[in-house]
Amino acid sequence: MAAAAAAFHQSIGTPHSVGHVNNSGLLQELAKSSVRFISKGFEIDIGLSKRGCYISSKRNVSVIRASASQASVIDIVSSPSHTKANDSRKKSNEAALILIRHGESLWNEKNLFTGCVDVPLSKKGVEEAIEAGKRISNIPVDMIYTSALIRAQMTAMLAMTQHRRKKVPVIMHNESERARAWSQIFSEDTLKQTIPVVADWRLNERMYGELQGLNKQETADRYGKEQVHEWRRSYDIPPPNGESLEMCAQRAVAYFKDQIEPQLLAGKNVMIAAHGNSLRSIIMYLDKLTSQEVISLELSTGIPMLYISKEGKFIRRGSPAGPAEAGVYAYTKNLALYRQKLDEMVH
Ligand SMILES: O=C(O)[C@@H](CO)OP(=O)(O)O
Repeated sequence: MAAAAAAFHQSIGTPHSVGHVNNSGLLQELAKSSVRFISKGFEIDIGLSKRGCYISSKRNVSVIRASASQASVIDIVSSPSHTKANDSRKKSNEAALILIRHGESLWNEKNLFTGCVDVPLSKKGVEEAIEAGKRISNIPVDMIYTSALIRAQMTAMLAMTQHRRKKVPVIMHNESERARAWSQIFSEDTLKQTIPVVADWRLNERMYGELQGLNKQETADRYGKEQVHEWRRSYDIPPPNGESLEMCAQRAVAYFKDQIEPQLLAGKNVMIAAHGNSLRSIIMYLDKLTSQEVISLELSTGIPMLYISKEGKFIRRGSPAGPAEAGVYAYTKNLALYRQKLDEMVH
């Protein structure tokens, strides 16, 4: 059990001491196995003190990321038994990357500039998110990243209700020591059935400044179509007191490189649920688009896009059309094997 807790925190790269928590039967159990784990500069102590059970860890973030679990596509479906397929995958460290722009929000529906205003999905957006989930229901997901905004989080959660593997997405709370300690899981079996969800503001929609809440059509009538198009689609011209796409890309791509890419390189399959402009920024990086090319890139709400990450390269695989589509599973041997395992589980 202790190993599972350690592995989970290791796999999501959560930091440092998680502090003291109160005794309980489970924690007493945990304390019996009081032990120190040391792995490649990563050290975890689990034990019992006067104040209760504790788990503390010291580590170097980059070391943890480098040593993050190498669970293969096949491991995710079945027990950690070794198969030829997962061995070959470990060597290649191939991973799936799914990008989803959130479903329609209540302000998309009203044609209002939204930016960082935290608006939920519309009914249509809920349906789009469920539909997106069906399209990716046979693709492995080990980690989910979303923005800090509810429309992206709703999309990720609704999409995962459709996944055939039926793992439970759980939002990580690392905002304080207490939040981290109070949201720990102490069952190895439950951990295996869990997908960590990391929410971060750096994946937010670009901040639209003084346009937030204004109607897009009325703004075009007032300031002229060209001016509004420039605010909406130029690369480096920000709307009044807001972020340009370039400014949004600086924080979104930095987050991708720093937090998400190491997970992919370690073989983790990742889904990102985010926004039109934070995803355009990330796609610009993945597809090596120029600032001229990215301005004509438009993303539909609720349509998942699949990339394969292999040896530090990103291969765009388009959008899976549906769970029954054969093509997408032929993109890589591992995706085909993952799907085969899911089929075997059901029958
Ligand atoms: O209003 C917004 O936040 C965005 C996305 O909906 O609009 P735009 O299409 O101008 O990028």
